[in-house]
Formats: sequence, C-alpha cells, structure tokens
Amino acid sequence: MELLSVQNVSKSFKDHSYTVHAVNDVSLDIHQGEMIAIIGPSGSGKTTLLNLMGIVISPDSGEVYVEGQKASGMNDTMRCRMRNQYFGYIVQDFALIEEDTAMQNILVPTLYSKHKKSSSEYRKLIYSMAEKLQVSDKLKSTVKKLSGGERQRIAIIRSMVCDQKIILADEPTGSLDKDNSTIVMKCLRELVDDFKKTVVIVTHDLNVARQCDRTFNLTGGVLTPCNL
Ligand SMILES: Nc1ncnc2c1ncn2[C@@H]1O[C@H](COP(=O)(O)OP(=O)(O)OP(=O)(O)O)[C@@H](O)[C@H]1O
Repeated sequence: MELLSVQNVSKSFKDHSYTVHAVNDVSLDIHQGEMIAIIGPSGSGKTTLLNLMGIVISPDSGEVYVEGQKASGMNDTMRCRMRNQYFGYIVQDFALIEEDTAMQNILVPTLYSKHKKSSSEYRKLIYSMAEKLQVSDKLKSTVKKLSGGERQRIAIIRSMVCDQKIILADEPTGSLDKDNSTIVMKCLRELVDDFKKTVVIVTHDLNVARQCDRTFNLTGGVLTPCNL
C-alpha cells in the first residue's frame, strides 16, 4: 500500500474578480522510503500541493489517503491528530523561535504528540540525531546564534522528533549557500536511506531535484513526471 496517495486533487483560490486554479487534478502515489522532488515556476502551485499532501488544507475535489486512511472523511480533531502523527514540516525560513535554544525548538512538536515518550527518551533520540547531523554541540545554543545551515539541521531534527513517517520540505535549501545546501541534502538522504523516512521536497534548484528518486514538474497546477 502507498504511504501517501493523492487522487485527482484540485484546489482553487477565489480572488475578487477571478479564480486561481492552483492545483489541477493531480494524482500521485508515494511509497515509504522515497525521496520525491517537485519543481516548477513561481506560482505554479507547489506549496499548495505540499499543503494538500500534508492535509494542512482540504482539496475542493479529489482525495488524500495516508496509509489508506481517507483524510476528507475525518473531523478536524482526527485530521489534526493524523497531521501530527504522520507529517513533519521543514519550511524555508525554518520557523524556529530565535530566543529559545535549539533543544527547546526541537521539543515543540512533542507537546502535541499523541504517543509521548519520556523526556529522557526524547533527549536521547535528539542527541543521537544531532550527532548524525553534526549539531550535537549546538543543542544548548539559542537559535539566534546559529548559522543558516545549522538552523536548517535543527529544523530537520524537529521535523522527525515524533517519528513522523513523512517529511514535507518547502525549499529546504532555498536560503542556504552551496556547502550548507550539500549538508542539508545529505541529511535528508540519510533520513530516507537509514531511517526509511519519506521525503517530499519542493525546490527551484535542479541540483537538489537530481538527488531525489523521482522528480515531477508542476506547471499551472498540472503535475507531470520529468527526467532531469
Ligand atoms: N491562500 C491563498 N489565497 C489566494 N491565492 C492563493 C493562496 N495561496 C496560493 N494562492 C495562489 O495560488 C497560486 C499557487 O501558489 P503557490 O504558493 O502554491 O505557488 P508556488 O509554486 O509554491 O510558488 P513559489 O515558487 O513562488 O513559492 C498562486 O497564483 C498564488 O497566488
């Protein structure tokens, strides 16, 4: 069974005088342990599609299934629970709290987790992930003291601290230089290869897309497979 299945999903936004068809009849099946890239011009619907996949927003038509469970049939509480259980998000500006330490930021999703571990279990897990991503010495630092690449690695750890199976990354290397971009992509690849995570990346960077297992182009809300 697919881990995440998007079936004939469409989403429009109405402005005052016109309607934007942001995502238009998109279907995509994603399996566990895959790294998928979605590329496309600005305004082509990439973030909207990512938000539909992560059941952050609901489609106008079509269905999203997570491990075979239909998202549209759920009430808000169930959908929220599903979102927290399955999805980790990495966004371009990292969405970290500057004045808090890296550790405090990483622990935020654990406050909302259904399957809570003990505080010492979380810390053990976080240190082991941080060591792998070479930021274990930064966990006690406030975020404002960290570099862009370090922030992004902290955001990656936060995205999987509750053992979410699917990581949705919107331009994860967008604001990074080449070296940090390489480190972040190596981290994401390791999540897929070593932890069997599933990663969906929205990117403008073709080098980033080439490192993924499958690549799709989204133009005018229409998704097509592409070879880079
Ligand atoms: N909440 C909203 N209300 C109105 N229009 C929206 C909304 N969200 C997105 N849109 C419109 O839908 C279209 C797709 O937007 P989206 O952000 O998904 O594109 P994108 O491919 O991620 O763009 P970029 O690469 O610039 O981030 C755009 O025309 C955008 O203006």
